[in-house]
Amino acid sequence: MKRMMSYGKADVWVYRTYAKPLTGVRTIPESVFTGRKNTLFCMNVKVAVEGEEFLSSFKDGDNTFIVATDSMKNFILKHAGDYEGATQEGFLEFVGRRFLETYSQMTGIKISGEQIPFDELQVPVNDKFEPSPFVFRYSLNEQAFSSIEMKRSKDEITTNDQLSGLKGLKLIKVRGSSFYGYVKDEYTTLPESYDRPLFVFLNIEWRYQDIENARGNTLDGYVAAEQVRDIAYTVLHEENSPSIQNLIYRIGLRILGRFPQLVEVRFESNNRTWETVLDEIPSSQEGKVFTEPRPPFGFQCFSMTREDLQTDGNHSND
Ligand SMILES: O=c1[nH]c(=O)c2[nH]c(=O)[nH]c2[nH]1
Repeated sequence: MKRMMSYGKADVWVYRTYAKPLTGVRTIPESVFTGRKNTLFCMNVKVAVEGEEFLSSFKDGDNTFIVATDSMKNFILKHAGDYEGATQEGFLEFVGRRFLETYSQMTGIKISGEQIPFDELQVPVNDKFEPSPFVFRYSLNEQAFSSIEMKRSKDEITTNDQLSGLKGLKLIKVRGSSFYGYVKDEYTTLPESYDRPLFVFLNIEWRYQDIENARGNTLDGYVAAEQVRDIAYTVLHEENSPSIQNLIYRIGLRILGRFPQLVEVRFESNNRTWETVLDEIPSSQEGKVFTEPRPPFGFQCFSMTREDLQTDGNHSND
């Protein structure tokens, strides 16, 4: 059995200002997104390094080959200043490669990041409202995610895996969702629902055919997390969902349809559908009162490839 051995640093908070703007993003019908100014380019980075030379530090307490994780943190921050690109994916690859080039005892590296979102704020300028170029609001909403695994054999550095994603998208649809027709037996207490308020948490990940597109350097190959987010809520808006299972399948079809440069889309969803407290309220024809659902929460995991797009007969992609 191969030994597990790595070490590294998590929660390296990188706040870079005035990175290169992301431009040239191909627009899609579901989204107004055209690019990022990158006035703030911020992320929480995690790095783990591998290499047989580290065995002596575990076994013998010999730190000869150990790069202190504190130095790794400094290395990442210094390279945030050197990075000349416009995407988190590109930055992580850049800094991962630099680690392997700098320290020969490192033969493999896993590096991942979650972008820290800051929202633009509209301020009055000459009788109009425009986004302030200087003031932003820290956002608790979903975060763009990226991870990369690289290896060095002799002098060649190769990328083994790269994933991009979106974490913690939380969407509520107040009507137009149902859940019925499931197994009824002596364990069933859940009533069937023909119009439930669907509150769903989503993590979505995607894999490119060609990593060059993930870097954001090609003219229109980059898939922005903002566009994937916009597809997710557009599908939720447009289509009635019979279950979260079917909802994520439909979102996946739309994502694969819009982005031929992707080979795979993966989902993790969490059901947070509100608990109904009052089905009718006197002052309103439609209003109800709900409260937070009680744990435990259901989840779904599903991955899709381009084959799903070809075998689906009735997807509503235009
Ligand atoms: O969309 C849903 N899928 C399920 O599998 C499930 N199970 C459940 O109790 N509620 C729901 N909702």
